[in-house]
Amino acid sequence: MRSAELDSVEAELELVELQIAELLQKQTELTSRKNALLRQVEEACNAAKPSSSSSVPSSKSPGANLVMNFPWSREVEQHLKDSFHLSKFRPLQLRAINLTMTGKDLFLVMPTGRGKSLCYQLPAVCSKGFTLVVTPLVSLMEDQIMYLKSIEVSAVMLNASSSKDHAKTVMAGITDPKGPFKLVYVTPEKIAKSKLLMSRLEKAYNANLLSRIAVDEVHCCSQWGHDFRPDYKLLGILKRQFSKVPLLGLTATATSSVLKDCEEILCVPKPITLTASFNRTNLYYEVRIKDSDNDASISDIASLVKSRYKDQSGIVYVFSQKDAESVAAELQKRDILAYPYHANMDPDDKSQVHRRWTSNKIQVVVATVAFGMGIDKPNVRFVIHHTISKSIENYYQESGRAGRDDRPADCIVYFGFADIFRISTMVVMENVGQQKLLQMVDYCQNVDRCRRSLMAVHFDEVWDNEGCSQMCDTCRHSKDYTTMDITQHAREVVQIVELATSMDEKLTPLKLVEAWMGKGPAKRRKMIQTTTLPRRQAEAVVVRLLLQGYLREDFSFTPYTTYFYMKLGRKVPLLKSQTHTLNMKMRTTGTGAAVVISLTSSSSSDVWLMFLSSMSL
Ligand SMILES: Nc1ncnc2c1ncn2[C@H]1C[C@H](O)[C@@H](COP(=O)(O)OP(=O)(O)OP(=O)(O)O)O1
Ligand SMILES: [Mg+2]
Ligand SMILES: [Zn+2]
Repeated sequence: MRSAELDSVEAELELVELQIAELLQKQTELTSRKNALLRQVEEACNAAKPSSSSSVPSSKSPGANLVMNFPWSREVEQHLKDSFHLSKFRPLQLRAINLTMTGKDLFLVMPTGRGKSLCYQLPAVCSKGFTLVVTPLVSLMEDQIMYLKSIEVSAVMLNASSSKDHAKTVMAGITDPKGPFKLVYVTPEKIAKSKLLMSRLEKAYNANLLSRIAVDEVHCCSQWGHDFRPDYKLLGILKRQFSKVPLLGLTATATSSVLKDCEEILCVPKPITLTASFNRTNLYYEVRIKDSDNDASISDIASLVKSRYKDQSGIVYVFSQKDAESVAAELQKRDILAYPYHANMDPDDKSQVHRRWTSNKIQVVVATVAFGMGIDKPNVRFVIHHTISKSIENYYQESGRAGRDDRPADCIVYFGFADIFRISTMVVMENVGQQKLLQMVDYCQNVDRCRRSLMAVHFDEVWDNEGCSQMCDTCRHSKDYTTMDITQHAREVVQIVELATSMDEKLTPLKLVEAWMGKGPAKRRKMIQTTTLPRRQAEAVVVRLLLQGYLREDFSFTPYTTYFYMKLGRKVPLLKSQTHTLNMKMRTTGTGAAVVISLTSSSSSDVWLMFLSSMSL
């Protein structure tokens, strides 16, 4: 009874999934049409405008005609050119600046490297008094202060390592009516812990010297964000004490629920939220397969660095500190100026690597994710992931360090079967860590849809194929894919897992693939159907089954390590039906290819029949 019901629910689920796929397709088509129509409307508007307004910078989205006739507009434009040496605004910058200058509370969500800082630095220069900037990291502050000094904007910082004398100068300066500083950078703990600072700010507020509050990396307020900082929780005091001062929260990664949380924590009811598109059109996204039995990825990376990226700057992200050291050493052996960077290095060595890379004395930094926040090198031409990231959000962030100068740059990820499980054991304790990892795996394996569209879902956006313009390997090589029926392969894999379960044997993913390829004990080999699929493809099938719920992961913990085993997934009963088919699109040529050599599998049909009959109800 139960089994019959389960079958029918599974079938219904399958149907729903198909409908979702169809709706997604429809959504993509409609978005395409909408964008085309919007472009036409915008062109019509531009054509109708008198020529005198042609100097007005235009925004991408229509209806967002930028207003340049505020009392501050002339000054803003002048400082953009003369102080910041920039020729024009990027999308949303001017709107954000105008809104905060009008005194509105504002949350600005903009992809990493798009220029959020300008949205408070420029208003700071054009306002009386100073802007208070809350920043989570001292290194971020140092970079900004160095930059502002270089363009002759007066800025200071206060943090735990500030000397007494320096702190005294800052405290005196913020209440000085002559306004010696345009920007005052502080860490959140200073706000939370320094009574003196709060009382000085109070004084500045009463004297109308506190013109604006900027909270950078605002997602750090929320426990649901990926980078929660406990001291950010206490920042609500700013708006409670200085209610008339406009607050500007900035972040590159925040979902609407995280923003809602930030609103409450910071005590800013109903701020205006501006969200820039996350689509980085100048980045080319590519996935390359990393073999488990013969890791040629390092040679591949080295040859890319020496040919395609000759004399160009880049980052290679790796999984662990050990990998950072070893991959850097391997690249050095191949005459590449590559240096490691990870959290366990001496701080001086770290900043030396960072500095030398920024000034192009080092070509490649081989880094763990510790090389992250605050990296603002414009001409990074490639970001290569030697190992997949733990989520699409992380991948977007990390790869997004490429091409900040708006020129073309490449983001390549090496997708290895074994890596999935290395990361899986690491994220097992994280809230939805597993789910996020599988989404990343899906990004790597799914060639049904544009890589951009797979990423867009995570930012509540839809990017159509047009938004990609063949800037991902899936779109660029769409002709190189073939659809393969993997139903029979799925049955073989499931049979092996069933057998193992019945024998109380635990199968790691690697053992599963090896068993399927006939590499296990002879006794087992006799009882299962082995495959002649090449390893790459066998692994691809197993991953697909995991992603689609025919297999699932199971963990076992010891005090020292976590083991990852394969179990049967909820969809296994579907495979009993002879009409049920499972297809998979695979690339058949090129670097990402899972080359199809043979689709037939060696079979010992008796065992297979026995297996099927044992499954029948
Ligand atoms: N209008 C512009 N034109 C050209 N370059 C610009 C413009 N605005 C900003 N930039 C440059 C300055 C910086 O070198 C780079 C990144 O700006 P920045 O403000 O640090 O990014 P961000 O704060 O959005 O990124 P992150 O999320 O990484 O902190 O962009
Ligand atoms: Mg920033
Ligand atoms: Zn694409």
